[in-house]
Amino acid sequence: MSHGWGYGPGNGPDTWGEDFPIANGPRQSPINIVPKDAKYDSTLKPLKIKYDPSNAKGILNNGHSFQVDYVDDSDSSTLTGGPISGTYRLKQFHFHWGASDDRGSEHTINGIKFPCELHLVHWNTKYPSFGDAASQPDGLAVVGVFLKIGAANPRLQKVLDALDAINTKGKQTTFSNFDSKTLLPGSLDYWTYDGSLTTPPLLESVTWIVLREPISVSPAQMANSAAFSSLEMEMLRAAWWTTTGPVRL
Ligand SMILES: NS(=O)(=O)c1ccc2c(c1)[C@H]1CCC[C@H]1[C@@H](c1ccc(O)cc1Cl)N2
Ligand SMILES: [Zn+2]
Repeated sequence: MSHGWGYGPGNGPDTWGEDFPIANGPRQSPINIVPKDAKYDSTLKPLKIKYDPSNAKGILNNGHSFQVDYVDDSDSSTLTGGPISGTYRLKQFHFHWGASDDRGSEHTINGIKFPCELHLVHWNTKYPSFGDAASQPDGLAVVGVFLKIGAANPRLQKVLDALDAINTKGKQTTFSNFDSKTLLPGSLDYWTYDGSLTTPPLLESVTWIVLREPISVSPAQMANSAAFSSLEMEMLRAAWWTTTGPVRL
């Protein structure tokens, strides 16, 4: 049986190094951010984010999360400025969340986890494709946005409403005309460091740009969006299955 990585007892982050030795590499993500220890760098520029809503293509349940994929065959949805040089194209965005509101984010601030973390993944157009860029030290740039529990966030609702149609692993549906810029907070102040993909293949090709200001999500939005919980069940089921064989929960 193929030992798929996941978040369960037998295939979680502590075991990833068996199949992905880079897990013990020098620039692995996520990290704990300690704001008082961060060094101000006056050479850093403001982030410049230009997204074209018509580039949104579809939404997929990949078994570990769900992702919204973008058309990336032109420079119409790009990230420039900030710590990066050149032009990076938006490839997809996805979320990380947990089974309860006290955990879920991958990065932490002063050791505190947020209930959810949004990742907007971009690739450096100096390389011919995402796949090529993903294996280069300056190949990817991921903007991380924390979600905190608070008022309902109407800008998330279109994404959450789409989850009901993709509540099992491998399901996808069209997802068009979505301006992912609306998911960003008012301030684009950020911390940045050179890191990696936070899940296998854990490639050390990511310039991380973690926004200081979180966006809000309400408990109802976290609880009611069926796929969040069923995707959580799917993840648990997938993790359980890879260690014990098929089981009906
Ligand atoms: N939490 S994160 O943003 O650090 C993160 C972690 C792992 C992966 C991704 C994003 C996404 C980014 C686009 C491809 C996809 C994937 C991947 C990476 C490289 C590949 O060569 C193939 C695939 Cl499918 N895995
Ligand atoms: Zn991610």
